[in-house]
Amino acid sequence: VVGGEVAQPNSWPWQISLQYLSGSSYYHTCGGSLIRRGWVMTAAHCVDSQRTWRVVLGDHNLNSNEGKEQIMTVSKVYIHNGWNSNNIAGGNDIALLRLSTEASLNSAVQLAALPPSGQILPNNNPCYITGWGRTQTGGSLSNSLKQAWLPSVDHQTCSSSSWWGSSVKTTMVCAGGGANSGCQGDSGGPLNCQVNSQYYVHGVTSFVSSSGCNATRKPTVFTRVSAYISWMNGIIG
Ligand SMILES: CC(C)C[C@H](NC(=O)C(F)(F)F)C(=O)N[C@@H](C)C(=O)Nc1ccc(C(F)(F)F)cc1
Repeated sequence: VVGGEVAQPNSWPWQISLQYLSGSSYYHTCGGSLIRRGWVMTAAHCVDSQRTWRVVLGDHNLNSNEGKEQIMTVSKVYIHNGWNSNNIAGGNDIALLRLSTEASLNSAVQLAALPPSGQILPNNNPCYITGWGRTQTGGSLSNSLKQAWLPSVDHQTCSSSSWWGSSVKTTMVCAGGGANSGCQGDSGGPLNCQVNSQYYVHGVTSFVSSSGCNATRKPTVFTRVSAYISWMNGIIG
C-alpha cells in the first residue's frame, strides 16, 4: 500500500496473509479475505504457480508473534477457469483456497461480508485498500498491515482513454488514481467499501500500472467480487 497509514491491529479481521515455503521459511506473497471458516478468497495470479502455501489469520505485524495469529495450511486451490496468466486484462483474477482446518472466529478473525451479486458501486464510494504490500513503487513490503483511503472510480471513467482504456473490463472495480494505491504484495487482498455504514469486500486486488503503483489516472484495479458470487457459491456449496 502506497500512502495511507498503519491500520489499527486486527481492525480488518478478514484480511489474511498468503505465504509460500522457500527452503525452510515462509514468505508473504499476497493478501486474501476469509469468507467462510474454511475458505479464503484471493487473486488467481497469486496461486497460479505450484508452491506450498499457508494462510495466516489474525496477523498484524508479519515479523512478530502477537498471539492472535492462526496458521492454516491450504488443502486445495480453485482458480477461475477464465483466468489466463498471460492476460491480466482479461480479468477473472480470482481464486478460492480450501483451508485444511476451520478458523476459530474471534475479535481478531472474522468473516468478510460480500456484496449482493451484481452490485455496482457508484463513483467515489468510500473504500479502503488494506495489505502488507510495498509502501512505494519498487520499495519493500510493510511489516505491519496498512490501509489507504481509495474511493471507487466508475467504469466509464476508469475505461476512458487517458485512464486504463480497454484494459479494464466491467468484471473489475477501479479505486484511487491519485497518491494512494495498492502495490506488489497487496494482490489478492480486499477493497473494503462502506455501504449503508457497513464494510463489504467489493474487490480483490489485481493490478496496478507497470510504470508505478500510484501512477496518476491509473487507479488500482480489482476483480469485482459481486460478479463472482455464484461462481464462489458453486464451489463452496
Ligand atoms: C503480477 C501482475 C500480473 C499483477 C501485479 N499486481 C499488483 O502489483 C497488485 F498488487 F497491485 F495487485 C501488477 O500489477 N504488477 C505490475 C508490475 C504489472 O504487471 N501491471 C500491469 C501489466 C499489464 C497490464 C495490462 F493488462 F494493461 F497489459 C496492466 C498492468
